Amino acid sequence: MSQLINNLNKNICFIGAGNMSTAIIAGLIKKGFPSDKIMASNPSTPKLDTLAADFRIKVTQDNQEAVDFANIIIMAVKPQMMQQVCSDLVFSQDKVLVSIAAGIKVDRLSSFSRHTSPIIRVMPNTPSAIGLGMSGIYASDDVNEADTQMLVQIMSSVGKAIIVKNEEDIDTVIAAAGSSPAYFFLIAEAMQKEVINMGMSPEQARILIEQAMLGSATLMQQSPSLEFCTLRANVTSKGGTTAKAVESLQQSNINDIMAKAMRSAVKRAQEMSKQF
Ligand SMILES: NC(=O)C1=CN([C@@H]2O[C@H](COP(=O)(O)OP(=O)(O)OC[C@H]3O[C@@H](n4cnc5c(N)ncnc54)[C@H](O)[C@@H]3O)[C@@H](O)[C@H]2O)C=CC1
Ligand SMILES: O=C(O)[C@@H]1CCC=N1
Repeated sequence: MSQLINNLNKNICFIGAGNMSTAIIAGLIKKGFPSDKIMASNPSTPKLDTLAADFRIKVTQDNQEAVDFANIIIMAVKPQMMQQVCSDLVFSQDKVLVSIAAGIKVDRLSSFSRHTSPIIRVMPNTPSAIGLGMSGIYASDDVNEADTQMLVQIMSSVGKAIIVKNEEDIDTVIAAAGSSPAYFFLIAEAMQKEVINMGMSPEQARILIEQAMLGSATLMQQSPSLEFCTLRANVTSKGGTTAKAVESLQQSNINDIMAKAMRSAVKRAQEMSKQF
């Protein structure tokens, strides 16, 4: 994959140099994507200075300069900014417009600018920064297969990528993978607090939780034939400690808690599609 991404021979720009752009840029550079084929634009300079210093990419405060430089334009501003930012830009049919914004559908995106390009929606997540991202990709009808596969290739170079056939599925990708690193960090925070309450240091708490999460995630990945419930059962000795902890979580309706959280994320994406 790394060889493929090196040979892509396309310029990529990021409009908006925030958290998610930085994560994808970091991941691309780590995979050997040429830094002189990436440009980021942002209204203020501090983030651009950091990106230029850390990754040697091209930077600009002029969004149109970035669009003109690139074959692939990644729109990475906040959803509420998208309309204003897009309407100021001139795109062209030979470029591919990629939006990573939550909650803004292709139809809306194409209405934001008079000069449009084929549009692909990508829903990535921040672990892309370390090559462990997860992205969902939705290509609108006017995108050709080669461009869709190019996006799969780009996002696969910073993690894993799946294509979704229905645009609504992008909201499910948000609930399951775009937003979910925050759920895991929240669980880690809660556990760290309790380890400290139990008398251990924050550093010891961190390593205990971090390594247990990493080990569990790796075990899931390396045991494709085992269902998650089997992996859980393998930890849970009859009459033992895990059984009590799991029972407590189930009594607190962990399934309902997670379902409610994920449905709240989807609901917010649906609201945003009307709001912005
Ligand atoms: N952070 C995450 O985990 C994920 C974010 N996203 C999407 O990525 C997009 C960006 O999110 P973040 O990176 O988290 O936000 P952010 O706030 O970190 O980055 C947005 C950047 O856009 C810049 N900006 C503001 N006005 C601009 C303009 N007129 N022209 C160019 N740049 C401008 C801001 O200065 C900022 O650096 C959002 O649409 C979000 O829905 C998608 C998946 C995951
Ligand atoms: O919170 C958000 O709206 C974005 C989309 C997925 C992760 N961050």
